[in-house]
Amino acid sequence: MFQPDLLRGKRILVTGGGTGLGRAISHRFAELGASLVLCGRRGEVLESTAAAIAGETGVPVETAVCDVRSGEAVDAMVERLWATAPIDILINNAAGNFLARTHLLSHRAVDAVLNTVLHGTAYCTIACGKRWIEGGRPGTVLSVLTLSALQGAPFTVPSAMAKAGVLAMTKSLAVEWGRHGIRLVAVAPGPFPTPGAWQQLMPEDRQTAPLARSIPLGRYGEHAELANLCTFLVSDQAGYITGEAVVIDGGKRHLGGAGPSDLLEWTDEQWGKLRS
Ligand SMILES: CCCCCCCCC/C=C/C(=O)SCCNC(=O)CCNC(=O)[C@H](O)C(C)(C)COP(=O)(O)OP(=O)(O)OC[C@H]1O[C@@H](n2cnc3c(N)ncnc32)[C@H](O)[C@@H]1OP(=O)(O)O
Ligand SMILES: NC(=O)C1=CN([C@@H]2O[C@H](COP(=O)(O)OP(=O)(O)OC[C@H]3O[C@@H](n4cnc5c(N)ncnc54)[C@H](OP(=O)(O)O)[C@@H]3O)[C@@H](O)[C@H]2O)C=CC1
Repeated sequence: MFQPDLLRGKRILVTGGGTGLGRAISHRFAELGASLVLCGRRGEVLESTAAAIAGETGVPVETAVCDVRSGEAVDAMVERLWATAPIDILINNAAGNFLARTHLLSHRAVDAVLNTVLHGTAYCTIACGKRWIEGGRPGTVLSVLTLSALQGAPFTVPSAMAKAGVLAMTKSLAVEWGRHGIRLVAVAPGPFPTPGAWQQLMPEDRQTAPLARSIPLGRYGEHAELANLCTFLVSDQAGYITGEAVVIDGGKRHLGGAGPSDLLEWTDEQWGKLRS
């Protein structure tokens, strides 16, 4: 579906690129010729993913151990990477999240999520943006949001707050940095099963509800579907798109206004009875 060399010559930094959706997106970028840097806190996870992607695609994959909650660590990582070659595209994908009743959260629990998602994203974006602007280079930032950035989400409130903040950053910097040739885009995925998200957010009790009740298309997203959307958005083919968040959720967002979702499971007989 894409030209095989669509991303050739692009050097892409993917935070949280060692696992889950970050890994799937990275793999797709590598298939299309990009060179990659995968960042995360666990070196062994990054190394194993980097070796797998490099082995399968033949492109170079570097790793950078970095906790994005530390602005100093982010600056040092980006400085080190730039010393070899500039980054062209930043993917803000690293995140932390868990299900909890908000009135019982400790300060540290709130910070664990906000510092990763909101502050970490800001640190990475500013570290790259500063170098693009000072060096007179164009650049692209894609941030991975969630649906909750648009419509909120009870029981994952720090994540919803942080992702909404990242959406505000995307819109704001699209204006402030547009004249420097820097684009900022975002994706807002619905549920895409990954071990990380399912461990944090999908305890067994939640896995019994029929999918058709919560997702109009009746299924979860496939990693390749998200990876292809991200590929288009960061490619030069999307060069006139900035400040936008694209929802990819099987229609889940629109259930909010659709009334009680049990109606989705009504039979023809039930509807007939009502009509008569
Ligand atoms: C259709 C259906 C749709 C289904 C779902 C669809 C999915 C949609 C959206 C998905 C969004 C995602 O982001 S999915 C991404 C999921 N992946 C991750 O979360 C991976 C990274 N996560 C982590 O590293 C951890 O979970 C996280 C807690 C965030 C950070 O770890 P740290 O080691 O830094 O921190 P810790 O020391 O363990 O904890 C810090 C504080 O947080 C508290 N804390 C930790 N877990 C807690 C919990 N569960 N409840 C309360 N409090 C908690 C601790 O007690 C500490 O507070 P004190 O006790 O006061 O010290
Ligand atoms: N799966 C889903 O259904 C959905 C996911 N999303 C978003 O997709 C993205 C990926 O999630 P997913 O793949 O499911 O989950 P994962 O848990 O697999 O991904 C989270 C990644 O972030 C890294 N990370 C976490 N904290 C830090 C930190 N402080 N510094 C650096 N790296 C960090 C983790 O690596 P390490 O632990 O080694 O640091 C891990 O690789 C997230 O932004 C999430 O919010 C959005 C909507 C739906």
